[in-house]
Amino acid sequence: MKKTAAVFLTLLLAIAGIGLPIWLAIEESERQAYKAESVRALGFASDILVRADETGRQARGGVDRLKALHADNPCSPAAIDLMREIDLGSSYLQAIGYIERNQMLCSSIAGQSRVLDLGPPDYTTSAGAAVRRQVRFPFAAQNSFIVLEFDSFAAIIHQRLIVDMANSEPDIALAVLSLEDPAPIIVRGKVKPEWLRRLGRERQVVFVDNGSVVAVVRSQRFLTAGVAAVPISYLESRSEAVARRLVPAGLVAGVMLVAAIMLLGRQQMSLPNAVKMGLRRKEFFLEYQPVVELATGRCVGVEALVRWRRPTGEVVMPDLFVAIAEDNGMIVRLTGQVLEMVAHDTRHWLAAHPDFHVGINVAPADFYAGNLLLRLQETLEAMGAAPGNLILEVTERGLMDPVVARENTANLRRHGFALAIDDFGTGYSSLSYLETLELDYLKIDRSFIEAIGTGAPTSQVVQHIIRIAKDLGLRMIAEGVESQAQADFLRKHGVQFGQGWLFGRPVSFGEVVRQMEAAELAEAALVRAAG
Ligand SMILES: Nc1nc2c(ncn2[C@@H]2O[C@@H]3COP(=O)(O)O[C@H]4[C@@H](O)[C@H](n5cnc6c(=O)[nH]c(N)nc65)O[C@@H]4COP(=O)(O)O[C@H]3[C@H]2O)c(=O)[nH]1
Repeated sequence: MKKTAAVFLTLLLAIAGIGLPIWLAIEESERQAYKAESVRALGFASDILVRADETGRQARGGVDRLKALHADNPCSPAAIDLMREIDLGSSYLQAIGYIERNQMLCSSIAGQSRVLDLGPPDYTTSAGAAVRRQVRFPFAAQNSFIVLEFDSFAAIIHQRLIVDMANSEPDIALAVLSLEDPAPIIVRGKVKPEWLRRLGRERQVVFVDNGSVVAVVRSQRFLTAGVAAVPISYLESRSEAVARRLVPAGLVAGVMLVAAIMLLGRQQMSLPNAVKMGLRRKEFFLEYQPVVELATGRCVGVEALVRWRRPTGEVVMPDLFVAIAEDNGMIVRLTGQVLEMVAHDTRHWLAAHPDFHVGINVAPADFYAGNLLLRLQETLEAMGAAPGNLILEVTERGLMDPVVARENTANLRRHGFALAIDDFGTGYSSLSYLETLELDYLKIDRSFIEAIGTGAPTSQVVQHIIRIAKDLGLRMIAEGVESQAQADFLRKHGVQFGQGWLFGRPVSFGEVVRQMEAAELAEAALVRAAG
C-alpha cells in the first residue's frame, strides 16, 4: 500500500474509531432519556387514571346508597344527612345532590335552601351517566366542578383534585379523556383528544407528538383514559445530563480503540523490520520433531523447525514469519542461522550416531542463491558430521525452475546430501518432471494423512502418492501422523517413516535425546527380561 493511502486510511480509521463511540454514546443517552421520560409520563397518566377511577367508584357507590334508601323522597332531611355522610366519607367527592330537569333541588352543601340551575349535560355515557364538565356554583364561584349524574342523584367533583400532581412542573399536561366524547373531562395544560386514537386496542401507549412525550393509559373500569404529556425540553435536558456522563466514556473508548488499531497496524506494518531486528538479535531458536521408522517405532532422525521468541516473550510460529522473511529477502540469512543452530545443537549426538539424520527446510531462495553447497559444507565441518546426516527438505516451489532444480539436486547429491521433496501433492509438479530430478525422500503432506480413513475425496490421494513415490524409487516420510490407525495404514502400504504428534511434538534437541535414551533403556530392559 502506498504511504499516502496508508496515512489516509489511518486518518479515516481514527475519525471513525473516535466518532463511532461518541455517536453511540449520544444515541444511548437519547435512548436512555426517552426511556426515563416515557416511564415518567406513563406514571403520571396511570396516577390520574387511578384517581379518576376511584372518583367514579365513590360517586357510583354514594348514589347507589341514596337510591336504595331515599329514592321516594330524595330531598328529605334524612336523605340530605346521608348525602353529607357520603360526602364526608369520600376522598374525591366535594358534594352530593339531587337533580330534576337540570336543576339541583337539594345537596349536601346547600341542603334544600337553594335550587341551582345546572343547564343540560355535556353528554351521557353508554352506562347512563350524564356528565356536566364545567359547572360553577354561586357558593364557590371561582372554581369549576364536574357533575356526574346517575338516575337524578349527582356527585360534584372539584376539577383540580384529580390532576393535582407534579405541581412543581406545571408545563406537564394532564387529562382524563372519555372514549365516548371528544372533549376532555378534566384537563390541565394542552391535550389533544386525537391522542386517544393512538391507543388503538392497546392498554397503554407512549409516543412523541407536538413537542411532548405523550403517554395514554386506558381505564380497566370505565370508558376513560388517563393522559400525560411531558414537554420534550425535559427529555433534552435529561439526555444532556446522560450525555455528559456517557460521551467522555465514549471518547476514552474511541481513543483506546484508535490507539489499539494503530498499535496493531504499526506492529503489522513493521513486522518485516521486527524480523530483521530478530535476526540481528538472534531471537530465533529451533525445536526438533522426531522422525520414526514405522516398522520398528525407532527414532531415526528429526526435523528442525524454527521458532521466534519476541522480546515480549511471545513465541511466534514459522507460518507467520517465514513468508515475511521470504518476501523481504531475509530467508537466506534465516536459513544461515538455522544451520548454525543445528550444528550447535546436534554436534555431539551426530558424532556418536552417524546414521541419524536431521531434516532442514531449505527455502526456494536458498536453493537459487548459488552458495548453498558451500554453506552446508561449513555447517558439516562445524558439526563434525557426514553429509548423509542432513536431509534437505525442498518444497515443490523450490523446484520450479527445471534447469536450476536439476543442476542443484544433482550437485548436492553428488556431495552426499540427502534430498526430500516437502509437502508433496500441494503444488503443481508433474510426475514426469519429478522423474528427471535426483531425490531421496518424498514427504507426504499432513493434509493427505489427515484424510486417511475419513471417506473424504482426498482420502484416496495418499495411495496415489505412495504409488508415485514407489515408482520413482523414493523413500517416504508421512507428516502429521496423529493416530495409530494412520500409522498402521501407512506401514501396511509401504511407507517407511512417520512424523507427527503420535510419535512426538517438536521439542528442544536435548529433550529429543532424553526421550531416545529413555526408549533405549526401556528396550534394553525388555531384551534382558526376554533373555
Ligand atoms: N496438526 C499437526 N501438525 C503437526 C503434526 N506433526 C507436525 N506438525 C506440524 O507440521 C509442520 C511440519 O513442518 P513442515 O511441513 O516442514 O512445515 C513447516 C515449514 O514449511 C516451515 N518451516 C519451519 N521451520 C522452517 C525453517 O527453518 N526454514 C524454513 N524455510 N521453513 C520452515 O513452517 C512450516 C510450519 O512449521 P510448524 O508450525 O513448526 O509446523 C510443523 C509441525 O509442528 C501433527 O501430528 N499434527
